[in-house]
Amino acid sequence: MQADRWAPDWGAVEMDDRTPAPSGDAERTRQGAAVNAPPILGNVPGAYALGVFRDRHPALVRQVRDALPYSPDRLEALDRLLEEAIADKMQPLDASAHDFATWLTWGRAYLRGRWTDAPFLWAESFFYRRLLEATGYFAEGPWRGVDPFEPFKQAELTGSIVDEELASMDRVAALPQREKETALLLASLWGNRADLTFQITGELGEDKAADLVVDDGELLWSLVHDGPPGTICVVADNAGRELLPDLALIDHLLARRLATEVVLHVKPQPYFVSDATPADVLAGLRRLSGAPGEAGKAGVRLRQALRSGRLVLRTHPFACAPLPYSDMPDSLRDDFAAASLTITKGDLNYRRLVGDRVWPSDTPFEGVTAYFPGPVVALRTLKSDVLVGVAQEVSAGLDATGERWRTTGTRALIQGRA
Ligand SMILES: O=P(O)(O)OC[C@H]1O[C@](O)(CO)[C@@H](O)[C@@H]1O
Repeated sequence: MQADRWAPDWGAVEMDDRTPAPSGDAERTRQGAAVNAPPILGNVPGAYALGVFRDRHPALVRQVRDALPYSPDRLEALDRLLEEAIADKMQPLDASAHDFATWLTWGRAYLRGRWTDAPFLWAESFFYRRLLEATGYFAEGPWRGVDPFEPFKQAELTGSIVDEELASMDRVAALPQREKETALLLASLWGNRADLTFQITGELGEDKAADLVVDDGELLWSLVHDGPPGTICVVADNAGRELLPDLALIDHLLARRLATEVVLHVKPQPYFVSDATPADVLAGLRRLSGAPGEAGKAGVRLRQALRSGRLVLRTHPFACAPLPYSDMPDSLRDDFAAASLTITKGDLNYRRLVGDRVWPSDTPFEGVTAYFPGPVVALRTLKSDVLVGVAQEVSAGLDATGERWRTTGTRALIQGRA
């Protein structure tokens, strides 16, 4: 096995070394695809990404500041980050940070520049790292390991909407097999709309157009049912109201012996507000197993599956890297290569899967994911501009409606390849 390419020998890194950020792997491995689409940036007037930097990030820093009783030093650090966000001026991590050199290697060309001039994926990811720095998540002291987004996650998980959603598992359990599987898949897919980053500025669209712009649901179930059961990887996205239906789907795969094991990939640290960490999985399991009816039974089964090793939690550090999956290290690639199916959840994972680039919408999904070492299906509500595998007539038709269909979560896709 080769050494991990995304974590080179940091010792050689110098602050003034201007070698470019990684991107070459994607170019080399996407045989047959248009490999030269430019990365999505935030510095394009009217662009969705610009709004994320201009509106959402300052709003988020303010909310984090108010959500927990941070000490004066932490409040000061958060205020500095807020100023940086408002002034659109990025600063590097403090040189004492454990991953200072890693971030230099990932993007020294962007540091000390404008947030909006760096690739959207890179800059957003770095913003969340800087937020953890400001709250003292990795520093010695009382705030070490305290999830700054926990109050938001907790509020969502305890809400009465979740009670209703869990109760609906009784109805789903009574459905014939095929309908049950469709219901579980759609619940996991649309659960992706319940994303706390969207609730920050109230941008979530009305639930008026529930259309799928791509529906490879049949492909997903054929990968599950045809052939002997194998390992299924689920690359989770958000905690709370998204993770609960994901867990229900996983329970079905395990209980019906459609998978020998499920490897659930979650984030090793708080990220993009609501992204699931191991603590969030445990909170979700507590919520499930404390519920009456089918939800409670599923929770008990899943806890048992963790103990027996049929459900495995994985927290690979690459999950929080500002890079596309085409740059993934071998240690992660091996996981996906061993799986009979990988299901990726959510918008950010989609951006990382296909590359966060200005692809023409009809760029083939198979081409841009040719590097991925096994069958893969993405479940995603559309919450940012990137899109592939959709005919130009379809995307042009949707554009003509004037609806902000690419970014408001009103449309979704199930998109994959064997
Ligand atoms: O939770 P998801 O589906 O990954 O969506 C998060 C999305 O929200 C944003 O943070 C803001 O648009 C996107 O950058 C990101 O793709």
